[in-house]
Amino acid sequence: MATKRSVGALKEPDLKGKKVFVRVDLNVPLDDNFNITDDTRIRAAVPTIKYLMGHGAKVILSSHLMKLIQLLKRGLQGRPKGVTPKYSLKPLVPRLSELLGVEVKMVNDCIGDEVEKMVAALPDGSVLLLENVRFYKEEEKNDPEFAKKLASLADLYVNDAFGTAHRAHASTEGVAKYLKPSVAGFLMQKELDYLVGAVSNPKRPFAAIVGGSKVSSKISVIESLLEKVDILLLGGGMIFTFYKAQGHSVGSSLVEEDKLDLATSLLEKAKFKGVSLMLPSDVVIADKFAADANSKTVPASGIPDGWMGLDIGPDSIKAFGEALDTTKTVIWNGPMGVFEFDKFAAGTEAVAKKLADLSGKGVTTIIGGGDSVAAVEKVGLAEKMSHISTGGGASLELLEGKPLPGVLALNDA
Ligand SMILES: Nc1ncnc2c1ncn2[C@@H]1O[C@H](COP(=O)(O)OP(=O)(O)O)[C@@H](O)[C@H]1O
Ligand SMILES: O=C(OP(=O)(O)O)[C@H](O)COP(=O)(O)O
Repeated sequence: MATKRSVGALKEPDLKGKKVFVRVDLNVPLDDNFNITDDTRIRAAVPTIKYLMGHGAKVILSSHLMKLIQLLKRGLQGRPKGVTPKYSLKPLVPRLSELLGVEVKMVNDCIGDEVEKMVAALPDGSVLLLENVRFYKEEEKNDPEFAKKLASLADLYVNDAFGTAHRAHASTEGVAKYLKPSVAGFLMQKELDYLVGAVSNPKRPFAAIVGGSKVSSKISVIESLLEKVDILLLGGGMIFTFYKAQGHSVGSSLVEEDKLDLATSLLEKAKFKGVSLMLPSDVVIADKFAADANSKTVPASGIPDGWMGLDIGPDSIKAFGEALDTTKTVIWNGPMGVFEFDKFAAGTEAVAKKLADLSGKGVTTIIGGGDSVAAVEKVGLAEKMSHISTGGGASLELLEGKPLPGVLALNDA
C-alpha cells in the first residue's frame, strides 16, 4: 500500500512546543511477575519518540497491552474490560525511560481532567505515557466521541503502531480524523517499506507459517493467503479448529466453534488452488495449561478427552522442515505451541532454527508478531532472519493486499 509522509518530514518549526499524540504498540509479553520478557516493540518505538523529543515536541504516548492474559488464559483473546491493574502499562515505564534516557512520566488514565493537567504541564522535549487505551471499550469500537477526546490532548498525530495498524480503533484510526497533520512514524514507514516490497513480488516457492492463539482473526486471513502462497503450514492454536471440522476429537484444545465451516472450506480451497496446506500430523498434548503439566505425543487426529494440544510433534517438525527446504521466501506469524512453557517449546524452536538456517542459504525469512518475535529472540536467532516485524496480524493483512486502516487514515495536510 502507498505510504504517506512520515514524521521525518516534520522539522523543528513544526514540532517545537507542539503536543504530539503518538500511537505506539507497546503490547509486549510480560511474565507472571510483570517482567518484560521481550522488549522488541519498546526498542522499535524509540527512534520516533527520540526524534520528536529532540525537536522540542511534547510527546504523548498511547498504547494497549494485553499479552499477559494470553499466557495465563490459554490464548483466549484477552481484551481488558474496564480498568484492570494486570494490564496497566506501568511495568513498561522503567524500560522505556532507560531506552529514551529520560524519566518518562505516566498518568493513570488516557482521557479526562488529570490527563489534561499533566499534558498542560509537559515541558518541551518530554514524554508522557497514557494508561492502556483499551481500558475504554470505546477504543475498539472506534467511537468518534472517544477519538475526539484523545485528539483534544494534542496538536498533531503520529501513528507508529505498525503491530496494531490492521485495527480500526479510536487511537489508531479515529483520532487521525481530528488532528492535522497525522503522519506515520519511522517504524511504521520502515515496516511498510520492507514488507510491501518483500511480499508484492516474492521469490517462489513462497510459504506462510501461521500459528499462535488469535485464531478468529488469523483464520480469516488464510483465505486470501491461499491466493498468494505456494505452501501454507499451520500450527499453534489454529489447527484444532481444522481437526474438529474434519470430525476428529480435539479434547479441550483451543477451538473456534463458529469457524468450523470456514476451516472445511479452506481445506477445499487449498486443494482447488493447488496450494500445499499442511497440518501437523502429531501434537504434544497436556493434561492442564501449565508449565508442569503431564505431556505426551499423540497423532493430531486423536486427542483424548481432558487433554489439550499445546505443541506440534516431532513428525510434524520433520515434515514442516522438509517443506520449508523447498522455499525461497517464508513469512511466519504465530508460535507453533505454547513456547513460554519449556515442555511445549520444541516446535516453535525447531521452526525458528530452520528459518535461521534457510536465511543463511539466501531464503528471505520474515518473522512477524509480538510472541513469534519473542520466541525467536528467546533462542537468539532474531539477527539471522531477513526481517523481524513488530506486527503479526498486521503483516499478514498487508500480505493479503488489504489497506491497513491505521495507515489509510493518515493525512498529508
Ligand atoms: N496450541 C496452542 N494452544 C493455546 N495457545 C497457543 C497454542 N500454540 C501457541 N499458543 C500461544 O499463542 C500465543 C501467541 O499467539 P499470537 O498472538 O497469535 O502470536 P503473535 O503475537 O506472534 O502474533 C503464545 O502466547 C502461545 O503460547
Ligand atoms: O500483538 C499484536 O498483534 P500480533 O499478535 O499479531 O503481533 C498487536 O499488539 C495487536 O494486538 P491485537 O491483536 O490485540 O489488536
